[in-house]
Amino acid sequence: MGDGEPAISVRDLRKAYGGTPAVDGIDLTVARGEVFALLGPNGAGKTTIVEILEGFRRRDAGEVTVLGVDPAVANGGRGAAVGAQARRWRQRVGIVLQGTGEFDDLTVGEVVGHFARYYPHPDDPAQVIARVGLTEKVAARTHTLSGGQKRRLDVALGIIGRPELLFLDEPTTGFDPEARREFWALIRDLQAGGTTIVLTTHYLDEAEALADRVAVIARGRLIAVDSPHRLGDRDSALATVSWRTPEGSWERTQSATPTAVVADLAARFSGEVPGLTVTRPTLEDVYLRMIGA
Ligand SMILES: Nc1ncnc2c1ncn2[C@@H]1O[C@H](COP(=O)(O)OP(=O)(O)OP(=O)(O)O)[C@@H](O)[C@H]1O
Repeated sequence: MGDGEPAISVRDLRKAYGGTPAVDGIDLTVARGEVFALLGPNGAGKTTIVEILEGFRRRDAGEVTVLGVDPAVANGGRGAAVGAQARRWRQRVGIVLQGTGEFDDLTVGEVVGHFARYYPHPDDPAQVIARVGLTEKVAARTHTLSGGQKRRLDVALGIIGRPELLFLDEPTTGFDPEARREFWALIRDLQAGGTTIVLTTHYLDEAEALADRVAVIARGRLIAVDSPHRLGDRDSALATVSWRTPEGSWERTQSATPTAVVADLAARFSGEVPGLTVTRPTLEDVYLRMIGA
């Protein structure tokens, strides 16, 4: 595929369950090398969209291209040629589903080594295990892992084939704060290596830390797509400046020109302004406003 071709292209995607629309006419484009986050409340349609892109669910209508291939054709076709094409396509796509992580009596090292054999150019299993922070658990049986360690194993299995495109469905659920930061570093690392990443998450700070763009989905429709900084005109929203008065109480004011407010305060206090903060609406604030919470 050409460099200019997007990793994912979706036009008027529709899917209903028993007559009730779950995905109700979605258009999306994900550029190559982009980290793209899907946000939305429970039941919004995110998993349905992602599973259609992964070729696990059939759509009712719309056009979908993933790495230049229609996932429905790649998975649904018959014959040796289609089978080989589907296999090649699948090998270019990495998937981390919500919670698998248990493989009977196999060890972490065995499972990752086993999955590596499915791919033509896998990464080194020991290195992948190290990247997800499981080196100490390489000989542990997977059923003995903690919840967060199982998620790390899921991530290892998603990246062992060195995918061009990686789908991550709520990847850090159950991670402790340190593990989340390590995971974020891993995602940035993969992006720097050219991997396109589609992420669903309920953690707005995670979307903000990782995503080039976020899409907000509600009731099967796309409400907004933008960078986390610009979503909902966040960057031009009023800023709140707060500070402590000499009497010890807190003052706050909202302003479109917070720099002028701070300059004025600095002059008034002739130096350091006690407890000074300048904030704009968080991604969570604009997200909650958008979905009407
Ligand atoms: N197999 C199915 N059969 C019937 N209805 C389904 C099926 N899968 C999903 N739905 C319905 O479709 C809607 C969208 O579900 P989906 O799982 O795509 O949402 P989601 O945004 O991923 O939610 P969550 O954040 O909870 O994972 C929901 O109302 C859900 O109940």
